Amino acid sequence: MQHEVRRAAQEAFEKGKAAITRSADRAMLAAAHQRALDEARGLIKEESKLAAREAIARAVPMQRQATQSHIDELLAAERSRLEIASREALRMQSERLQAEANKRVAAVRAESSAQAEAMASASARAMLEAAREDARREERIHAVNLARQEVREALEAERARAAIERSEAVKLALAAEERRRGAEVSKVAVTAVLEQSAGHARSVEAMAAAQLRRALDQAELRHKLQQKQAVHEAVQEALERRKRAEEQSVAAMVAAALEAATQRHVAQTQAAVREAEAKVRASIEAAQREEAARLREEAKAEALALIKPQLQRQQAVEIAIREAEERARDRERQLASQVQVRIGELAMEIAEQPKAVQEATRRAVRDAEERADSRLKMVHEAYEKAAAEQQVQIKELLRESAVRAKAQQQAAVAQAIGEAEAKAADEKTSVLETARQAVQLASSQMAGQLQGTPTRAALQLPYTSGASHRRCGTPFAISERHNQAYKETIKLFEPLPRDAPLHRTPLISHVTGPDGVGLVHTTAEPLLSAQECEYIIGEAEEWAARAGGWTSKRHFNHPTTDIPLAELPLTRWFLNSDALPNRIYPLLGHAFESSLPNWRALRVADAFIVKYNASGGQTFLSKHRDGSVLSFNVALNARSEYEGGGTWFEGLGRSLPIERGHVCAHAGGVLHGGHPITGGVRYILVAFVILEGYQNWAMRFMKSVWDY
Ligand SMILES: O=C(O)CCC(=O)C(=O)O
Ligand SMILES: [Fe+2]
Repeated sequence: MQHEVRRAAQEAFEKGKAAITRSADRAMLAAAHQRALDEARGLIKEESKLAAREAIARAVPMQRQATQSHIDELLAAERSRLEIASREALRMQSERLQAEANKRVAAVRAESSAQAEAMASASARAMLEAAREDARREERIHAVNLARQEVREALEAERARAAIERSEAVKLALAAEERRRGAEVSKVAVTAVLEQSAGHARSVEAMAAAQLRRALDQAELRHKLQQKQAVHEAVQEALERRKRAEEQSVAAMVAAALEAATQRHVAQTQAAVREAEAKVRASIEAAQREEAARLREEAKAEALALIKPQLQRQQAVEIAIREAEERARDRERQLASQVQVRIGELAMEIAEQPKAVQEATRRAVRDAEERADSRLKMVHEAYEKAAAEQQVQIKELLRESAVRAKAQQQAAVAQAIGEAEAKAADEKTSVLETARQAVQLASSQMAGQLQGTPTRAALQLPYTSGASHRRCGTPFAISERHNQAYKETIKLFEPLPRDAPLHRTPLISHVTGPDGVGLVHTTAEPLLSAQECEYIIGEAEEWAARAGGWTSKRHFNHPTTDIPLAELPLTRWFLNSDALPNRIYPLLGHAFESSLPNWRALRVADAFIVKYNASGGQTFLSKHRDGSVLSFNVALNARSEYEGGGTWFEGLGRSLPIERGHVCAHAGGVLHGGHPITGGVRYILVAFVILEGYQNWAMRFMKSVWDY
């Protein structure tokens, strides 16, 4: 009997042990689960990183290209529309003005010639009438005087002759009287003589009257001729005067019409330019807004696409966990019911045993059950805790990867937008400027055409300075031998030791010159620390405060607001003792390795700190070539401290903004400029570098890069 009880107890222990072993199985299951989760977590991390990187790599160029082409299209369309509109407007304006001027000239001419004729004929008629009247009066007076004179003379003569005749007749009468006595005839003779003399006097008077008539007729004829002559002259003179007056008034009216037309045209073209400017600005801003919205949407979609597989994976893991939990609970339930069945069996067996044995057996079973339960509970708790921790970790991982992906996405989008904006700003400035110049040119040409003297407009665009270059009298004054100004400044900078080592600094090349050689480079990592940059700005500003401001007249062709390094001993010491030999010359040597015959002959010939200030001061430096073999500039303050800026390159068609401590190095002969800043202050250190002892090579190098 006792033996049986011991066996039953033994069995109960065995079952307890088996239950414990099953609990250990569960722990193994949990461990396997943990491993599966670790793997899943590793996979998620790797895959999400990879997917994020790939998505960004795919998205960024596509976005850039799309932005670029969209903006290009917009600008090209706007530019051609503007050109066509401006050409058409000018053509129509010029035709209209020409037609108007012609019409007015014709009208003025017609009007004034009609007026002139009417006035001339009226005044001629009046003059003719007056002249006729004068002449008639004078003629009459003259004729009368003449007739009077003639009559007087005739009468005098006649009187004299009559007196003579009378005295002769008296003499004759006396003689006849003497003879009367003899003859009556003598009396008759006297009477006849007297009658004869009276008849003679009458005929003389008639002759005088006829003479007077003739004289009057002749006077009338002469007068008529004179009158005709006078009228002709008066008409000629009046016409002449009228013509002169008419010409003067036509010229004055044409000049006034031209002046008004030119003013109207200038006002119209200015308004057109303003309108075009506003339109271009609005369309670019709209394009930028659209682009930014589109990029944000794409970034959101990209981030969602990135997170989606991770969410799916998380769901799969959660389902796996739930299934494993379900299986574990099934096993527990099975186990519990088996234990219950066995307990029932045992209870039935025990009921048939003596009391003490029953009690011992029950205790043993209870103990075994309790131990199994507590082990089960511990395992269960540990399992629950691990599962909860894993959930938290998975969530954290997912959140981190989503945040990282989003940040990368945002950075890529911000960069794309920044580049698009900078490009658009460049394009906008040049499109507007070109439009403005074209309109000015056209209007000045039109004014010239209207005045009959063609004008040649010599216009200066902001980025057109021809072959000029900084501080050098000739385009090839690029060595200490050619540029007198370098003779002193070069002494401030020490040459490199002949055995200086060359480090290869990571670089980004931007413009490719002859034989595929890079002509413009920027650093991939900062070359100067933020603190070094701060010291340089500090020394420059201190000097400016002492000297009463920055200098702005040191460079002849393209002056910058700057301070030469001759004035800044600490910065000079820093450059000579560390920055130049250890960082900058090796950088230049590496960047232009395939072009330079001997990089250790590089030497700074002049350097200065330049300040651009958007609120009062210089904001940009126009297009130019430096009188150097190579030039570099170091950004001394953070990009967040100004808007715009960067060095602009013709060969690139845009500016290259760089962050504080970074360097932009380029061949001195490429066409470049300081891109305008629209806000804040920009400080840079600029240096012109030559290759000592290689003057002829330097000239050839300058020529070879001239067109890039
Ligand atoms: O402002 C810049 O980035 C260019 C400066 C420059 O070209 C010069 O000072 O010669
Ligand atoms: Fe320059």
